[in-house]
Order: sequence, then structure tokens, then C-alpha cells
Amino acid sequence: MVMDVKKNFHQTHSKVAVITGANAGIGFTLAERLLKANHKIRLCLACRNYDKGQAAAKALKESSPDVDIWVVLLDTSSVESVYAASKAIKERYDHIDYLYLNAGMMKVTGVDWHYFWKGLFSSRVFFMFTTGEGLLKQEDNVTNDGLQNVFQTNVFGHYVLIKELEDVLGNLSGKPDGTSQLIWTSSSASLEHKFDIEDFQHKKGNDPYSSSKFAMDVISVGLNSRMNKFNIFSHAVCPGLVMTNLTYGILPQWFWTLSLPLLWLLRFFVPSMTSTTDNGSEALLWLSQQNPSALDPQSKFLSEVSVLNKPFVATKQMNIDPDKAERLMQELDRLDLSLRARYKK
Ligand SMILES: NC(=O)C1=CN([C@@H]2O[C@H](COP(=O)(O)OP(=O)(O)OC[C@H]3O[C@@H](n4cnc5c(N)ncnc54)[C@H](OP(=O)(O)O)[C@@H]3O)[C@@H](O)[C@H]2O)C=CC1
Ligand SMILES: CC(C)CCC[C@@H](C)[C@H]1CC[C@H]2C3=C(CC[C@]12C)[C@@]1(C)CCC(=O)C[C@@H]1CC3
Repeated sequence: MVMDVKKNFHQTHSKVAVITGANAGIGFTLAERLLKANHKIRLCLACRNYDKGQAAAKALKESSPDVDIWVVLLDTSSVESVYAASKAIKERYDHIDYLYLNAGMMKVTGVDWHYFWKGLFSSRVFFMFTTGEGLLKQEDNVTNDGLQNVFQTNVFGHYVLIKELEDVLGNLSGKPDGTSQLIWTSSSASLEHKFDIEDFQHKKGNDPYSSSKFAMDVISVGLNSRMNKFNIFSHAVCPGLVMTNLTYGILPQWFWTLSLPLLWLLRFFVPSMTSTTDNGSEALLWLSQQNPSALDPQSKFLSEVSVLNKPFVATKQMNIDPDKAERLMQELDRLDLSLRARYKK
């Protein structure tokens, strides 16, 4: 009997990918590339703006008219939106193969050019271009749920989404050989010293973005400890520096366009200068083609690019303490419970 179910699953199952923040930038290009690699894949574009989501679906259907693309409204900065989106997703799919936790934001109010020029002629130049550390003046605000916006948008909204979708992930979906990959769009700006578990929302610091990206890496490791036994695997990716609405929020598009030759030159020393969403999405696509159980749960996968503009995937060891990861997840579980008590009475 079990054999029959397994056989049936292989024969009838088209892969399902859910991508948050899929209407633009890296998420949108990833959707295009997943479709190119497997035209039978079923795509769910989880977007906070329904019109933008529909426009993205329309653009994707232009090159592949027969594909199964569906838009769901999801704002990761609101737990009620996450609950509603998860319910709709579970009504449509009985198993998710790839859950891309990609939506993200940072609010930059200025660039510290003084620090930039000083850094340019110092030994920290490579680190500065890779991580952007110390260069960006950021701000954050509080969401309607009472949480720090960058933390909730980038991290917590996705954590709640995973919890809500648990019963369509891995073998918890009832498919004996069902496997799921959780793929986080992290960043080279993920810096351990910017994260404090006592202040995991980063209420007090001045680099909420780096803190949120490090929290992601920690959670990814923690999820592997908790969920690998259910065939659920989690990995974090760094797309490099990519020209998208996020970078156009830091400096105007014309500036980046003028800087492109410089960014290309920098590739001799800094392979994370991926620049295009095609290059930046390389590791995200690559992960979907791997056997996740063979990947090291402590590895981070980096989209990088050669001087000849050829993208490739590099790996980096994270060395995150699993106990620390479990502690952070327990904090998030507590927060999750308190919000559920508020909204799901
Ligand atoms: N660009 C870069 O250099 C790098 C980017 N990253 C990460 O890549 C990911 C994608 O960003 P990128 O493509 O660059 O930037 P974009 O701004 O182009 O894309 C971000 C996506 O996230 C969505 N989004 C933002 N806030 C929310 C929210 N509250 N709920 C749901 N969706 C939301 C945006 O929706 P909308 O269009 O409605 O704003 C958009 O679809 C982010 O996590 C970012 O941190 C990591 C390293 C480098
Ligand atoms: C002449 C220009 C190339 C100078 C640009 C200086 C800085 C604005 C940038 C240098 C490194 C960049 C960087 C990011 C933003 C812009 C820089 C600070 C990110 C923080 C963007 C978001 C990420 O996730 C990681 C990026 C690391 C590098």
C-alpha cells in the first residue's frame, strides 16, 4: 500500500514553488528561471501588492502561456496577512517542494561617504564592498503588530509562514517521500556582531538589516536541527550586490548605471558584485536542483560572478551554534504564541 502511494506521488506530482516578494527583483527573475528550468513547475507568487503580483504573473505567462501561476496576497510585516495567505496556499496545494523566503526590505536614509573614502584606501576595502558595513545610515519603524518592521518583514513573517505551512511541508504533508526545501534570501551583510539575542528585533542598534539577515542564517540552521527528520531542509543564500528596487532605494538608478563599469572591474577582487538579477538568483536556482539531504546544514550558498560575467555558486561555512539557534527559535515561538493569542482567539 505504501509503495503504491509513493509511486503515485512520483507519477502525478508537479513540483510546487512558493516565492515571497516574487513581483520584482531577484524573486521575479527566480520565478522566470524556475519556469525555464522546469515548465511543469507550479508557481505561487506571494506578493504584498495584488496588482503588482498579477502584473508579474502576466509577464511570466507571456513567455510560457500554459504554466500554472497563482498570486496570493502576502505581507510579511503583518501576521494576520501571513495567516490568511497560508490558509489560501494550503487550500490550493497539498505539498510544497520549494518555499523561497525572499521578500525583504531595508530603509536607507543616507550613505556615509566619508567612511567610504577612508575605507577605499584601507585594508577593510574588500570587506566594505562585500558587506557594506558602516556605509549605510538606516531607519526602522514599528509595525501594526508592534514589532520592528525590518525584523518582522525579513525574518519573523517568514518564520510564522513556515509554521503555518508545516503540514504541507516534507513528509508532514502525508507524502511518505515528500521533501521540501526552505530557501532564505540572506545576504553578505549578515553580520554576527550586529545581532544580539537579547535584542533580536534590533530595537536598540543602528543596523537592523544586517541583524535581520544574521537572524535568518541562525534560524536556517535551527530549522535543520528541528525539521530534517521530516524531510524539511533549510538553506541560506547570498545573492551578492544586485541592482534592484532595494539598491535603488540606497542610491538613484542613474548612479548605479554609471557605476556599472566600476562594479565590473571590482569583480577581479570581489566576486559578489553580481549586479544583475540573473547572476544574483544563481544560487537560489541551483539549490532547487540539489539533493538537499546531501548539503551541509551549516553551509551558506553564494551567487558569485567571474570577471567574464559567468555566474557560479560558492559555499561558505556559517559555524552557527545549534543551541543558540534553538534559543532564538524559542524566543520566536513565544512571540508567535502571543500574537496568535491576540489575533486567533
Ligand atoms: N539587491 C541586493 O543587492 C541584495 C538583496 N538581498 C535580498 O534579496 C531579497 C530580494 O530583494 P531584491 O530583489 O534585491 O529587492 P526588491 O525590492 O526588488 O524586491 C523585494 C521584494 O520583496 C517584497 N517585499 C518587501 N516588503 C514586503 C512585505 N512586507 N511583504 C511582502 N513582500 C515584501 C517587495 O514587494 P514590493 O514590490 O511590493 O515592494 C519585492 O517584491 C531581499 O530579501 C533582500 O534583502 C540580499 C543581498 C543583496
Ligand atoms: C561607486 C559605488 C560602487 C559605491 C557604492 C558604495 C555603497 C553604497 C555600496 C558598497 C557595498 C554595497 C553593498 C550593499 C549596498 C550598497 C553598498 C553599501 C548591500 C548592503 C545591499 C544589500 C545587501 O544585502 C548586501 C549589500 C552588500 C554590499
